[in-house]
Amino acid sequence: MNKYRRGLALGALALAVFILIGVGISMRATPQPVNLTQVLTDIRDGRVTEIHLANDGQAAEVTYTDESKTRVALPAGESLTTLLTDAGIPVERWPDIYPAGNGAISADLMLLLRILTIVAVGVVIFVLFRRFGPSSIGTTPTRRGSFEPIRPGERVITFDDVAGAEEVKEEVADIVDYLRDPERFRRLGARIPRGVLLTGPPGTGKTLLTRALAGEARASFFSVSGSEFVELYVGVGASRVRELFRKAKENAPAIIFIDEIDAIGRRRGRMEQSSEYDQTLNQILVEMDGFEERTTVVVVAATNRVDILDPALLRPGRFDRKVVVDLPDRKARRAILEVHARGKPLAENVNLDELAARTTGMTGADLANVINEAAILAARDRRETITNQDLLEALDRTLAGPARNARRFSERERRVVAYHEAGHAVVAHLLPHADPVRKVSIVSRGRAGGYTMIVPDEDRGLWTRAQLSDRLAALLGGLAAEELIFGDITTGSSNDLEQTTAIATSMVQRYGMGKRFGLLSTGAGSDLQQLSPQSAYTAEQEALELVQQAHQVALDVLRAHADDLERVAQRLLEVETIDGEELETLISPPRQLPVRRPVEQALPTPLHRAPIREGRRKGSAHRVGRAIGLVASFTRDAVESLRAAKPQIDRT
Ligand SMILES: Nc1ncnc2c1ncn2[C@@H]1O[C@H](COP(=O)(O)OP(=O)(O)OP(=O)(O)O)[C@@H](O)[C@H]1O
Ligand SMILES: [Zn+2]
Repeated sequence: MNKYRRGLALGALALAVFILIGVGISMRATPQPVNLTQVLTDIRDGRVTEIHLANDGQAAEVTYTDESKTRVALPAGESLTTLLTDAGIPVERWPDIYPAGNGAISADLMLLLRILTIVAVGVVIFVLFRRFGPSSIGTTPTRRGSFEPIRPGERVITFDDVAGAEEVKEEVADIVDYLRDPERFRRLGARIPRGVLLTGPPGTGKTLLTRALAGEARASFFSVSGSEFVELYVGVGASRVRELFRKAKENAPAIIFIDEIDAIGRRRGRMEQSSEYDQTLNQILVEMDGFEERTTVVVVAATNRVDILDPALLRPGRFDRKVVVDLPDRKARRAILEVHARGKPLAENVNLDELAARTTGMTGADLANVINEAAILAARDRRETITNQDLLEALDRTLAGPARNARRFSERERRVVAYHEAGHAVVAHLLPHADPVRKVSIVSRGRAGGYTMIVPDEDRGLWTRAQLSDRLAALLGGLAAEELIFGDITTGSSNDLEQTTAIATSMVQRYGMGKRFGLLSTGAGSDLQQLSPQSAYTAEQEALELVQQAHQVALDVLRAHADDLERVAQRLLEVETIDGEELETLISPPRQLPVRRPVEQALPTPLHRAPIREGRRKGSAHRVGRAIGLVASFTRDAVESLRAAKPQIDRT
């Protein structure tokens, strides 16, 4: 394989040289004689004493009777003798003219040369493209797709270079330990993840983090991008994957980084997908499955579309460790700004705190860009330091830039999102059967405006009616808070409503938790597929009642705890992310709620209840939630839909 490649490279080089010569010759042949006619006339009129053909055969040197000399280029492909003969000049009289065909190049030869040149250029472009083009990884290190490990002397990136991602670093710390000292883990029979899946919006530092992981573990780093495989010929993807893994094993300990794995790791068997992706993906899975106990190679893959990944990738022994790399909150942004300001001369008046506060929703890449733009501005004005004004102007530019994907929150939108999320958090925190809140954030994660992370204490297979009711109320806490604080609701609750509808419908139609619908079960897997119009109406009414009751509960809780709602929302506006522990200190103990929940009083027979399986619930947030091991509720599209002219809520 290598020899073959080297041969190709040599061939390409030879062709390139050949082309240069070819181009050179044809270029020299083309200049049109300005005064050839004049010279020929001069020769015929006897004003010329000597004619020499230049060595390359492309020009004639003429000496006049007054001993002055001139040089005249000949038309391409024409020989001097022919020219002279055509002009009626006896060639024999000029012995210094080389016979035609010896120095000059014939027209036929020129044509051949041209064709060869064109062919050669084509071949070289093709070869170069295959070697260095986007869909290729060569043995020569290229910036992105390189199979070369980091060389000694190159600056090693460590966790110090990754700012504000403490949780993420913690989650991969054991991998660092393992790669450094695998024996320790082996002695205890510990199985370390082979594959880590990093998910998160673009520019949040997934690549950087993996490089740092390799740096910390003193492991070789190999990187490849899923999109590189997309244009390959059948079979090439798989063989490149084999080569990649072989090299990594040779250089173990090693980290293989597969960026944009969604490009090859989509759910298989779709129409639009060629089998090449399948083969590439299969090969990756085969390689990972084939890791031996002693292999110290860890594969890290990155994607921002975990929802479209082939489930086969996520199976145990493959990418079974999932790490979410989120947008940075204010504190993290401050830290990232500091990392990128390192070694840059900042003026006294620079206020990174302020800059961090103004950059909600920006990624690490955006922030790095802001600092860089500011440095450029300062350099352009020939100043020695970067001032605060530079930074603010750079911020405006970055925000206006077309490449930006992070969205800019208006102050009002931030407030809406803050109260909305605080509403979820307060209700979930206070209701006795709701699961504990682990984290509340107004930093958008992917498409969401903010999120409240609610994680069950134990993995739950069974849910009681009380738990589901409280969950409904917690889901409606966001919308209820908007009503109470702003007197109106936004489209930011659409996903919450999707989830509440799914839960309420299941409660009635599958879990026997409705009064009038009773203990019948409908839908997939049930004999009762088709509902009579009356039953359908009843089911819908009952689901609606459950939702309305939950809505009332949410409103009641928030009214009784308006001060807590306020405190949490204000804190969110300030720091953007609050963890469960801090939430505990912000919310006072549950007060007596004015309303008892009617749902609980109306329990039917509590004896036999169908098992409730968490895995059955629908909704994309749930799929994501399940995939990353938590139940998260998203304020999906909050801002986008706020801006959209046509609101989409029509259910409540
Ligand atoms: N946490 C961070 N600390 C410091 N710099 C960061 C951080 N996150 C991102 N950056 C900066 O942004 C740049 C781009 O990040 P990186 O390419 O790692 O993001 P990514 O998540 O891999 O994006 P993509 O999905 O587009 O590949 C980094 O090189 C770094 O300069
Ligand atoms: Zn919400």
